[in-house]
Amino acid sequence: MGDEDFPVQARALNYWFGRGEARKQALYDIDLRIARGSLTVLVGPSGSGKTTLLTLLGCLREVQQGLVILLGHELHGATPALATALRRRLGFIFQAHNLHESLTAAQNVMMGVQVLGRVDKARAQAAAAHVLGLLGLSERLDYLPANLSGGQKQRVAIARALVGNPELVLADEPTAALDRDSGANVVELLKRLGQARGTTTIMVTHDNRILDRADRILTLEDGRIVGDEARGG
Ligand SMILES: Nc1ncnc2c1ncn2[C@@H]1O[C@H](COP(=O)(O)OP(=O)(O)OP(=O)(O)O)[C@@H](O)[C@H]1O
Repeated sequence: MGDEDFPVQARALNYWFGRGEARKQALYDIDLRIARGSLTVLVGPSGSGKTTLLTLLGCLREVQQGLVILLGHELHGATPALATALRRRLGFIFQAHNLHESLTAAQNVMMGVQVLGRVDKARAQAAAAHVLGLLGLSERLDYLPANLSGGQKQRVAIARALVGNPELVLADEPTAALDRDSGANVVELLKRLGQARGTTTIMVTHDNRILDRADRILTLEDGRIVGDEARGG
């Protein structure tokens, strides 16, 4: 099986914060291969390195030592142009949802495809309306973020991450602000995208609704992978 079967691979990955005496190792000898189309969950105590790992895999911080192969490309020493091109093939869902307050829900989501420069406005609009509909927000397309609840804003952020049809979705506690039904709906959507389009998801979460539906659960402790459990999903 080649790189296309494993959109994310890490080998002997180490990572440190700080320099000199303040230098502190956050990740130790991470070895990973994530299968295409799967939903992988990262769990572990606060400070165990989950977010650091997620951001390294997503090309949001520089690899210092070891290998990360993202969508077939080695990240160590990647040029800024390659890093940007790779990030455009990913969908990020982080907790600070950073919606533009002056744009409606639909316009915020359209930004998710328009930054890619691949589609015209009408198609971006249609795509945004479609994904917002899948997330139960058909009635809220023209609302400004200020008039949406926390959970609705989070779903807009999720729609923005998904609208560009990313090959890999990286998410940090994406369902924390969602009620039970919305959280379950988001997970089912990600599972469906995995099956239909081979979209791969790696997510930090402690949400049991998601753990029950995960294909794989990786447990981090003190910067090391201490558990790797395959699930039925
Ligand atoms: N910018 C930073 N500068 C210095 N140390 C950092 C920085 N970011 C994280 N760390 C340290 O690296 C380690 C891993 O942090 P990380 O945020 O990846 O853990 P986490 O498992 O995601 O935690 P949480 O569940 O609280 O988000 C921790 O010891 C943390 O204090």
